[in-house]
This record gives sequence, C-alpha cells and structure tokens, in this order.
Amino acid sequence: MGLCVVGLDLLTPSSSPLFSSHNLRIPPLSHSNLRLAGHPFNFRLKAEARIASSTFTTCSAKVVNVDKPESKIVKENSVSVILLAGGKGKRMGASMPKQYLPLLSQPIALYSFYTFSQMTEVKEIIVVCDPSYKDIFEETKHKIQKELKFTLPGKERQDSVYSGLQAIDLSSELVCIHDSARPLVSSGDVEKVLKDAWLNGAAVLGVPVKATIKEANSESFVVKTLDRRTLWEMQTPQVIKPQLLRKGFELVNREGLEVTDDVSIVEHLPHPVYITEGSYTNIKVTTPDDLLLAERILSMSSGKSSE
Ligand SMILES: Nc1ccn([C@@H]2O[C@H](COP(=O)(O)OP(=O)(O)OP(=O)(O)O)[C@@H](O)[C@H]2O)c(=O)n1
Ligand SMILES: C[C@](O)(CO)[C@H](O)COP(=O)(O)O
Repeated sequence: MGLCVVGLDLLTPSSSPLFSSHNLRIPPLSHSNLRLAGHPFNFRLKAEARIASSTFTTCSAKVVNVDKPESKIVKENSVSVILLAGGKGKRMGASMPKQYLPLLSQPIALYSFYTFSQMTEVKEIIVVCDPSYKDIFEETKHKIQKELKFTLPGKERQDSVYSGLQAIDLSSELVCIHDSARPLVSSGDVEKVLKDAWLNGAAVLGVPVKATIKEANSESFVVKTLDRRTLWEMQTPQVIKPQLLRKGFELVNREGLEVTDDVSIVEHLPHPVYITEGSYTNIKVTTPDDLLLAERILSMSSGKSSE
C-alpha cells in the first residue's frame, strides 16, 4: 500500500518545531517507522515517528493512502495550469487555429479551460495565446473563480511552454501543461496525474499503444517490431514540479535540444517520469476527422450523463 504523510509537523519533546512540511512523502513508509495512533488513512491523526536511528519525535500529520484515486493529496490552489493555445493548426487546414473552431457550438479550447477552472487544486490558468484570441477566454471571467493570465506563444510548442512558465505564481507546487487541442480530458484523469506528479516530481497521462508498431529505415523496410507491451502514447496534461521544469529548461535551452512534449524536458536531466494511465477519449484534435470523432465522443458522453 502506498502511504504518504501530508502536512507533517515534527516536534521535539520540548514541543519546538523540528521540521515542518506540508507535503512530505516518506518512501518507504512502513509501520515500523510510523506507528499510527488513531484512525488510519485520510484522517488527521497523532503519530509517533522515528526519523533517525534513535531519534523519536511526535508529529501531527495526515496519513493518506495514495493508492486510493479519490485521495486529494494535492493541496487546494497549489497548481498553475499552462493552457497551450498558441499553435496555428496547419494540419487542420481551417481558416483559424483549430483550438478556436466550434465543437458542438463551443470553441474547442474552452472545454478543458472549464474543466480546470472547476478544480479546487487549480489556483490559476495561464493561457498562452495570440492576443487577438484573448477575448474568448476573458468573456468567461464572470463564470470562473480562478486567476487568469495570458502570455505570448513562441515559435515551437516548447517555446510556448517556456513563455507560460515565466508567468506562474512563485508559490505554485505543480505546473500542469495542457494542449487546448485536447478538449475531452476528464477531471478524474487530471486529478490522477496531479497526484502522481506530486509524488514523483513529474507525471504524464498516457494510454497503452493498441497498434503493432514497427521501426522502419529510410527505404521503408522494417528494421524491427517493437514490443507494444512497453509502449505508451503520450497525452496531456503533463505535470511537473516548477523547480524541476526550470532546471530542465536550463539544460534544454543551453544545449539547444528540441522536444515534442514537456516531460521530455525533465527526462533529459535525467529525472524519472511517471506515466499515469489515462483514457483513449482524451484525443488531440489535429485533423478534420478528429473533430468528427470529438463530436461523437461528446455526444455519447452527454447522452450517458442524461440517462
Ligand atoms: N508554438 C506553439 C505550437 C503549439 N501550441 C499548442 O500546443 C498544442 C499541441 O500542438 P499541435 O496539436 O501540434 O498544434 P499546432 O501546432 O497548432 O498544429 P499543427 O502542427 O498542425 O500546426 C495545441 O493546443 C497548440 O495550440 C502552442 O501553444 N504554441
Ligand atoms: C504533447 C503531445 O500532445 C503529446 O501527445 C504532442 O506531442 C504535441 O503535439 P504534436 O502533434 O506532437 O506536435
């Protein structure tokens, strides 16, 4: 069972604080180094902790079973969302960037925008977009209770992420980067990936690859067939602790590395990245057929919820 101590305040016998942390994972947390007094899991309780070979201190903490998906171990208002809406959507071939095209009469970008705006963990949403599209988001201001910021897009996706990162609140504990072109992400999947990033430093939503994937050479001959049991397709959100992302960007910018997703930035450090299993319905709208698919998925899910 995965355990995590949240809001830990360790006290010396004289009650002076020895250590204080809001969110501290103690891996591996076993019953031998934390004796629980009170109800276990999801209750604020008194515990006795052994933190060095012979040092006993008392602590007041909340012990959370992190294996339970409903555990809210990510603090309220501790997440900055960077919503990427600065692409041109060339592959869609429409008259405007695809994220502003209507999907069942609402601009694509507003779907995930509203999903994030309803999450208690989210403090602010930084929309990276061309200033001519700011009004689409600003017009929702009366409906959302999150701080709304805007930054300018860069040439490539990673430049837009960097631009958004410059605007985040310095007290944020997690940066959650999302393609506005993925309108159908569910709040349940976002909660899961936030939790995994909080525990591991970096996490990304992904789904196991369904197809057989082969590597080919430049003449289109198969080089090898990859073992699909080890292959995952990456989605967004991709969630990273801010300090780690800043460190990753220092390296990537210094060495001129190009990446197509955000966790790659910290993979270069290297730092481990956890894959949180998401949903196949979290598609990225890239070409016109994706738009039809997104409409179908939305209609099906709204049909289900009204049943
Ligand atoms: N310089 C860029 C490029 C992309 N994006 C955003 O990143 C997400 C994923 O990118 P992708 O699907 O590749 O979008 P586009 O770059 O717009 O598409 P295309 O490659 O077809 O032009 C999109 O929400 C897009 O708006 C961005 O903010 N800034
Ligand atoms: C980040 C991403 O959504 C992961 O699937 C994707 O890599 C970004 O878009 P692109 O189509 O690869 O440019």
